[in-house]
Amino acid sequence: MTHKNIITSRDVHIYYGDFEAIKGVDIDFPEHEITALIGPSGCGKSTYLRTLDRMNDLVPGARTTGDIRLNGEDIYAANTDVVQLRKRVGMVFQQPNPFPFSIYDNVVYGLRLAGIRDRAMLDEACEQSLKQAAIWDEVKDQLHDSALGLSGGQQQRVVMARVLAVQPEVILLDEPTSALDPISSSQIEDTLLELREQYTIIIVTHNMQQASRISDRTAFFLQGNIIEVGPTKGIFMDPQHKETEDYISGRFG
Ligand SMILES: Nc1ncnc2c1ncn2[C@@H]1O[C@H](COP(=O)(O)OP(=O)(O)OP(=O)(O)O)[C@@H](O)[C@H]1O
Repeated sequence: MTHKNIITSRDVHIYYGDFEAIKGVDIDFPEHEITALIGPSGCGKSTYLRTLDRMNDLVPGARTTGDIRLNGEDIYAANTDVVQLRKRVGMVFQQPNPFPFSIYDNVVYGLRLAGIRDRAMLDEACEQSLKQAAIWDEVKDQLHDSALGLSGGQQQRVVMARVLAVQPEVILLDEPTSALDPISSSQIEDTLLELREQYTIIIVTHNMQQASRISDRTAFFLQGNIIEVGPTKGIFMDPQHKETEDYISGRFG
């Protein structure tokens, strides 16, 4: 089944001062699919990912040109509400970054920021989000303990619950398992596969097996350009460019 594109990007260039880190990228992201962004260190994957929720706005000297649309709306338009955008497009980073609060307060953080005070609503959202992030059973009896007391893998799933609680449309993940052990990584991968039913997921990963296990589509970045993008099976089994083949077969990177 072909899904409609939820994010489109055309001729995107991203600069840090005079340095052009992304050099004219065109890529679309279909709804309810997992897209993996792969490529060697420094090729611009994280830089590109961070334009999709305008996190690069926070980097001094960073500048983006081109056209990026979320459900047809230009996210760089002058009247874009960036706080609202970051609710619609949530981000999970490499290092689990729970706030130094209880598990409960972490998960409902975005809802409280949005002014929701109704305890029953917050309780329900907390339970539902932790269930979606596949960690409810592990933490349901310690919701009021500090999230910092959890393992790295559990913290990462609490962070995912925090992102899910505000009901985003798209979830961006920047190497979300690279700081985790193999079991925790595989739990996160299983969770992402479940979440794909409801969300669109874009994940930066250095792990080729991870990209091939979980993604529907893969984009190969090299030196600020996309060399190849398409169904993951095709990219891994029958790459059309020598650079892609060299990278996925471990010849560089
Ligand atoms: N804040 C910044 N200021 C200046 N240059 C930056 C900044 N962040 C990234 N860069 C440069 O932009 C280029 C792309 O970096 P980016 O982190 O996006 O690559 P990446 O593919 O995600 O790398 P990695 O896989 O190592 O995380 C690199 O040359 C990097 O040095």
